[in-house]
Amino acid sequence: MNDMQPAGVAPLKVDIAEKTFRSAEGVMIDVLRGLSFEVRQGEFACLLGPSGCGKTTTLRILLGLDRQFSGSYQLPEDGSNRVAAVFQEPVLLPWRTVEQNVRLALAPRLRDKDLDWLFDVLGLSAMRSLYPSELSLGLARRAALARAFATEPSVLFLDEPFASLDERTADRLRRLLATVWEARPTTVLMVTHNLREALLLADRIIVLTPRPAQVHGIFDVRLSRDLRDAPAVDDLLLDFHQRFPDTV
Ligand SMILES: Nc1ncnc2c1ncn2[C@@H]1O[C@H](COP(=O)(O)OP(=O)(O)OP(=O)(O)O)[C@@H](O)[C@H]1O
Repeated sequence: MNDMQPAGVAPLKVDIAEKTFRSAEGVMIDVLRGLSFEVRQGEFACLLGPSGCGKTTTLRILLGLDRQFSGSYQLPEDGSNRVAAVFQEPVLLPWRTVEQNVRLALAPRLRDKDLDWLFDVLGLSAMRSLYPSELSLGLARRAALARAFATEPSVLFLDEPFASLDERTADRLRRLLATVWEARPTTVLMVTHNLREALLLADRIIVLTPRPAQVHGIFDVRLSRDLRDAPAVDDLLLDFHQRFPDTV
């Protein structure tokens, strides 16, 4: 059964009863079972869990890319009903400039929108007329973030957007994401297996069990984002490990 409800109320509601895959050998793999959680409107949530537990599968279901599951979900609704996603691969059109890539994501009536602020905050002002082949991976990820925020989505899904970047670049990008999100808060669900990253960015962390994934527990990060420097994140890590001693 695939019972997707139209969007109607504010929070993102997920209630996936079961998701299985058939392996190449024909064996059924239980990936998600009884996965239920909510993300309040305007909240930044991280989905944290061990490798292979089903995080990307969950995002693919919520994005409507995989309809073979049982259960339901409801996307947040703020009138716009726009969904944006940023994946590990920035997926930019190679024959379009950075600016064209961003504007093409906008509804036709918004194509001439002023994007100076967004490019500026993400440090892309000087790169607007460059083509994707001229960008480093870090810059391409920034362009993908600009494209996602330009659409002013009611929900933004992020799938490990800082994976395979060097730590300095990843950290810079995390802070840019926090800045742009705080200026234009939207409901975010970000998949990561990087606990520090989750503690730096999230309002709450949804901790998943190993496969078949369900919610192991919720960790609320009760510290203002601008106070989350390295020592504060170390303290949060200690708190987290006290609550979830088995999670690395
Ligand atoms: N199309 C598919 N066919 C068969 N098995 C799949 C398919 N897609 C994913 N899987 C399996 O489902 C499980 C969950 O995969 P998923 O990519 O959702 O995990 P993940 O938590 O995002 O992992 P990671 O943190 O390593 O990215 C894995 O065992 C994976 O091998």
